[in-house]
Amino acid sequence: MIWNFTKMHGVGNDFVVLDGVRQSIQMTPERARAIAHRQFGIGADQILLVEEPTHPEADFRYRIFNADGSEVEHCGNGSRCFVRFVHEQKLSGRNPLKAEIATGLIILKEHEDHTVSVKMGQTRFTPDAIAFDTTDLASTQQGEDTLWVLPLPNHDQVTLSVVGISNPHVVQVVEDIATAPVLEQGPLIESHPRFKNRVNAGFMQIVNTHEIKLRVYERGAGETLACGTGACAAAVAGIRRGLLQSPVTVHTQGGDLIIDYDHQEIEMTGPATTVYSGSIDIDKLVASIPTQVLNP
Ligand SMILES: N[C@H](CCC[C@H](N)C(=O)O)C(=O)O
Repeated sequence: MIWNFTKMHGVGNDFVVLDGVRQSIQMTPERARAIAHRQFGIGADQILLVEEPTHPEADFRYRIFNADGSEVEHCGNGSRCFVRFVHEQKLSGRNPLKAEIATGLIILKEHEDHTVSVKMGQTRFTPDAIAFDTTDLASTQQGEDTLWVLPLPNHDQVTLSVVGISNPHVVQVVEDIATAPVLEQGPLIESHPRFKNRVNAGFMQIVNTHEIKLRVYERGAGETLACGTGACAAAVAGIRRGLLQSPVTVHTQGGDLIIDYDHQEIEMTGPATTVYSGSIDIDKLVASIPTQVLNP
């Protein structure tokens, strides 16, 4: 079966975007892994699928699959690419657009310069919001934020803010982003048994009250050049800790995002870039990849 796709990125967080409105796209975890594979496939951090909505107020449904095949609740950088894709492919001229994600609606507006602002939907800060088992864990208060002290299997101990932006995030403050133990601690946090649905692990350096540097070890994708929901989580965690004030410029390895937070709702603004379009025979692609690679 031939699938037309468009390769896009949001500050270096890269995606394969599929039109599931005018094409019949039956996505599976195995197919998502095949498409996302950097050597055997097209290569992407996530796969974004645009579908007809099921929510009466939504213009489209927006589904997200990580490179490991897991379907997840939200993708901030992807949402900006989603709205640019919908407009470029003339699926709709509506602006702003309402997109249905796993936990509700998000509102997206594309600007003249093709940057996009996204009202990110619900944000929660309690451990149950991210399926985090904090039984017997030490905690401490900083500003209005509760920080959880999590021992790691490598005997490090990390102090984490909890932020649920539909998808689950924990954020820690580091002195120097360049030497932050992202690749050492990231996997241990992402798959820690206390996170029942795994978690995205953010590492932020405070530059000043309106700027941070951020790296994120993403659930289901590893370290990416940028993470939109991770940028929102870090900015809001810093504001709640009393370390930051809105708006916050988040410097990621792939570029900058602007996060506005009024203690009610988060609005993220940043670019969305179309790289190329192509087509792929999905059945041939899956068949071409050794089983031990596709299903490790
Ligand atoms: N890895 C994330 C999904 C992608 C989020 C990220 N790419 C963004 O821009 O928000 C998760 O499993 O929750």
